Amino acid sequence: MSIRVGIVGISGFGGGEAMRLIAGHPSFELVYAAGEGSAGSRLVDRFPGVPAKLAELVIEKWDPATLPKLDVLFASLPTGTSAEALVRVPKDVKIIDIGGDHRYVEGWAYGLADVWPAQIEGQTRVANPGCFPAATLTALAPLLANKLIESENIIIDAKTGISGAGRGGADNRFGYAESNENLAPYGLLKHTHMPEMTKTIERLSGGSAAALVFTPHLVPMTRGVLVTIYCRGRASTEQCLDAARTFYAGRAFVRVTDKPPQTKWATGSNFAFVSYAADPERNLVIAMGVVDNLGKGAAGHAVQNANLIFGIPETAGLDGVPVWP
Ligand SMILES: NC(=O)C1=CN([C@@H]2O[C@H](COP(=O)(O)OP(=O)(O)OC[C@H]3O[C@@H](n4cnc5c(N)ncnc54)[C@H](OP(=O)(O)O)[C@@H]3O)[C@@H](O)[C@H]2O)C=CC1
Ligand SMILES: CC(=O)N[C@@H](CCC(=O)OP(=O)(O)O)C(=O)O
Repeated sequence: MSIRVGIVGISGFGGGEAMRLIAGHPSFELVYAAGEGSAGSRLVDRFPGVPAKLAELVIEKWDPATLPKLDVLFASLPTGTSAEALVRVPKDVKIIDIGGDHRYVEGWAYGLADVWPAQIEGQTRVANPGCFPAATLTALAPLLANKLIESENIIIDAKTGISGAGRGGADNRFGYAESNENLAPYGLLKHTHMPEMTKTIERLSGGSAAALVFTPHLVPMTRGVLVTIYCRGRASTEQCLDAARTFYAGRAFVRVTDKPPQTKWATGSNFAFVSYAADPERNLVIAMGVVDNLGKGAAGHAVQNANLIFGIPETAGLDGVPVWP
């Protein structure tokens, strides 16, 4: 089966990673690439290592009115810029929105693929989770589903690589001189990922997550997200690990580890690594989650969601071993 695929935002970090994964996918054929400033260039001009079969594909100016025949479109546009245009994509073209415009929006499934794959199968509009929610919710889901922690009083301390901010435009503030040897918290109290995390924690637990605290930090590495999540609960470490092993039994992309996970374990892959440390005496559960922000945090998760939509093996195009070191 050949599934005709398009990517808008292909010159960006998320779109470029989607291109890399789709180029190696056994059932996907990339037939359309679009953007804004990059329009007119060939893929080989932007990505010198692109496979020969894709080298001459020319990036078109993004316009939903001029799409060729497509089965699925991956949209990797800056959050805030895709909602209006994606409405104009024909209904028979399935869409995975890697950006943040359609999370918990009516008519769109929230694509938390490892946690609720059955809710994504057969959908036509899927909103990919943000990179921090992908790591956080994957780590918390087994604890919430088994009532091992309270949904209230969850504190998420997160670290992200610089590529999480995208290549950016003219006002890019993430250059080498500003980011190297630097650590910076940002988005305090009101980060854009708060609503989707709050809603999903409430959906998984049935309780309130109104008091959620989330503080991301920018660290000088290229890829990777680590979340360290402090929760209230009387479970032991073994109970948490067992709950996660059972919850993710048979699932391809979540690895439950005894050791605290590290960002490098996930680089270049669609894996999420989760682990736990808990002290029932102190009513304390620490959950940890690691993803590659461009893998499970964006393009890997998007391809997994597309596989679920089309009913092909969930691991198709995603079975590469992470890059190490
Ligand atoms: N980076 C990450 O780790 C993650 C990113 N995301 C989300 O994915 C989306 C893309 O992010 P990212 O790849 O990092 O961003 P980049 O800044 O790297 O890329 C943005 C892309 O959008 C294109 N673009 C911008 N404006 C327009 C426009 N008006 N019309 C058509 N194309 C346009 C750019 O094309 P051109 O160069 O041609 O102008 C570029 O290809 C965002 O919503 C982001 O929040 C989600 C999870 C993780
Ligand atoms: C370092 C950095 O800036 N990271 C981004 C997360 C990228 C992401 O997941 O973005 P969307 O939710 O917009 O898709 C941020 O904190 O907003």
